Amino acid sequence: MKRIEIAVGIIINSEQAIFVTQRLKGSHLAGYWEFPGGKVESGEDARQALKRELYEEVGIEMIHSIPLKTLEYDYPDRQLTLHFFIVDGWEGQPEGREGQVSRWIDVSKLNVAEFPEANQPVIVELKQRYRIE
Ligand SMILES: Nc1nc2c([nH]c(=O)n2[C@H]2C[C@H](O)[C@@H](COP(=O)(O)OP(=O)(O)OP(=O)(O)O)O2)c(=O)[nH]1
Ligand SMILES: [Mg+2]
Repeated sequence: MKRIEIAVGIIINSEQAIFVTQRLKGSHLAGYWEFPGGKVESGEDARQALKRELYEEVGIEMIHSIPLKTLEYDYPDRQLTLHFFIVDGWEGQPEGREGQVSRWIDVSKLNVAEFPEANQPVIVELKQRYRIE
C-alpha cells in the first residue's frame, strides 16, 4: 500500500485556543475531531497543500505557519505520513465550509480520545509547548 501524505494545520489564536472540526459522516475516521487539512496533491509540498486545504475546508487565507512534527502512522486500512504545522497567522474567520461542525478549544482541554490515534504525540507536544507556568 502506498503511504499517503497529509498536511494538517493547528490553527491557534492569541488566547491559545485551537480551531478544530469534526470529520464528516462517510469519511475515514468519521466522527473524530481533527485539525483541518488533507492530502498533498502531486506538485505540491506540504505547506502549499495546507494553504489550499485550509482555504477549501475552513475558508481562511494562511499567512504564517511553523512545522511542528512529521510522523508516520499506519491505520488498519491506510498508511499515512502526516505533516503537522502550527498556523499562527491567517486572514478571515475559520468556519466549517463543507458542513463540518467546528469549535475553538483551549489547548489544555484537548482530549486525545476524541482525535484520531495518530494525533496523540502531537497533542502531548502542544500541551507541553503552550503550558502556562
Ligand atoms: N485533517 C486531518 N486528518 C487527520 C488528522 N489525524 C489523522 O489521522 N488524519 C487522517 C484522516 C485521513 O485519513 C487523513 C486526512 O485525509 P482527508 O480525508 O482529510 O483528506 P482530504 O481532506 O484531502 O479529503 P478528500 O478530498 O480525500 O475527501 O488523515 C488530523 O488531525 N487532521
Ligand atoms: Mg480533510
